[in-house]
Amino acid sequence: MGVASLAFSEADPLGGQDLSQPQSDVEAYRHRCSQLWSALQRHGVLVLELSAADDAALRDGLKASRAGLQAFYNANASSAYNSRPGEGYERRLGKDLLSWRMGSAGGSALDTNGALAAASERLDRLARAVLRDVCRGTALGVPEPAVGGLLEDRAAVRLRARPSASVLRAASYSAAAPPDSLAFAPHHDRGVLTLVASDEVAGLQALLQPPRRDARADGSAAGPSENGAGAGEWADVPLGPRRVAVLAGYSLSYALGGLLRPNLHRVTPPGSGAGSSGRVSLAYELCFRPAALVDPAAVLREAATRPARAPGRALHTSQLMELFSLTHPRSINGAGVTIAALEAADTLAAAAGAAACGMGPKQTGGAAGGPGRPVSAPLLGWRRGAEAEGEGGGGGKARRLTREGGRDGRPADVASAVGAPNQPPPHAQPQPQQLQEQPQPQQPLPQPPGGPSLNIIVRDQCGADVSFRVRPCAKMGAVLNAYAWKEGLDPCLLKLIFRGRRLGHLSCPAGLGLADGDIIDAMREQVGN
Ligand SMILES: O=C(O)CCC(=O)C(=O)O
Ligand SMILES: [Fe+2]
Repeated sequence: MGVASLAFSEADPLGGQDLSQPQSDVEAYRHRCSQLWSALQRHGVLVLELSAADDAALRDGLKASRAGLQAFYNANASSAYNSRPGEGYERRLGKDLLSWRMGSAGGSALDTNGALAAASERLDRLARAVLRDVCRGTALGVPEPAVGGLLEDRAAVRLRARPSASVLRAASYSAAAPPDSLAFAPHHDRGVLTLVASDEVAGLQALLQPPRRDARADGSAAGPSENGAGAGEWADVPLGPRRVAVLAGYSLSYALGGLLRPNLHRVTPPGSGAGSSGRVSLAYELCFRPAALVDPAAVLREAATRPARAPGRALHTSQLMELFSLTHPRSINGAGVTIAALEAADTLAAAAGAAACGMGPKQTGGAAGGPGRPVSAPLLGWRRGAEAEGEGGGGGKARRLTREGGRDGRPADVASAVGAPNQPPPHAQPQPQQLQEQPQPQQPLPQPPGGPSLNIIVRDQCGADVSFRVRPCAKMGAVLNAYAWKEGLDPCLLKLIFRGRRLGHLSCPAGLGLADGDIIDAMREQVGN
């Protein structure tokens, strides 16, 4: 089964004051909402078939962006990069990428005919409507405000003329790209949902995911049984007139405790055949507002489905974005992260890394540093010696890690990524907004099950080794992420091989029969943009 496509309308059948609506219509609508959720949950991607009216502004936006971007690119042709990657404008061989935010100071100069604003507006409405319907389906059963309430207030963005957290990316891919390259390397989007429109049918591809094992709140199996056909394969996401792709992003996945996996996607270059005018796409990434507190436990309180693992801790959007950058060092959406920057952010990453990697977090000794101070803990499982156990104070100081993993040459402990979320300093006077949105003190979450940990060695193609200490139930995806982070590599471009077999992200040492001291090979994927 490939990528699902569903007819979709932005209109809200429950939004009006007309209470005379037949109950059967409401039931039919809820059923459509559940279908939407199931389709999105299956692979983190689906295609919406729009009505002509819903489609119009997008097509205008695409047309105008083609012309407007060309003028902009010509004017900026002398500088390869005139902005940070993912923000502003970036040019590389065969690809021009412009990121545009509603309300940003320089935005209006770029958007002389208002086409980018109109397309943003339209895609923002659509994305919010998709989120609304996803929540309304009985299959998920999350109250709409639990997620929708974390978004920016649309009117406020306009009134305050502050750049929106959500971003529109207009990409123009030309046939100049080398034929064996990718126009966009595989990546996850950091936001809630990304909507992509293009006049070209081909280009966008999504990685199909293996089946899930979540449970209904009443204990029964969630969703129809799936056979996992196609999992691990790249599937075309057909676009073109009246179609919009919906891609699940990292923020939504986190907020829903992993019930939904973020979609890994990529873009193939446009054909270089005669008459090819390249490909232009509009991708709108709907994001939580910066000060929102994303608390998966609160979001899932009334959910009809329970994630297989304990959800992550409450994090502010900014922390969540930092975590995304830590675990996706070379995302298209942000600049690469240096090791020093990673180390400076140790408390945060340790607190949430376990959740991001799909592992239940464990509480460390809260005594380190005294009340009100953040507890220092391992970064995505990189062992930091005594600090990791809460024995020492001094959290948050940048320190280089050794090649062997731990600060003192000890192996990294991937399965014990732990810690508390950042707390405000005790003397800080909370502002009214902060009072509402600061995380509440947390109860320790249950520890993941597991036996004695074991050392495994990840060896690169030059023979250099990095050791990790892992629990038998640790996910190999977490090992891959930690290794990639340590080596400053993009995890999307790496694979782990053991005895000639590629290791799946969800596999674990126990399932693979790994023994203490086993060596796993890290190889690079042959992709690039
Ligand atoms: O151009 C496309 O089809 C997708 C672009 C994309 O993935 C993004 O901007 O995040
Ligand atoms: Fe993307």
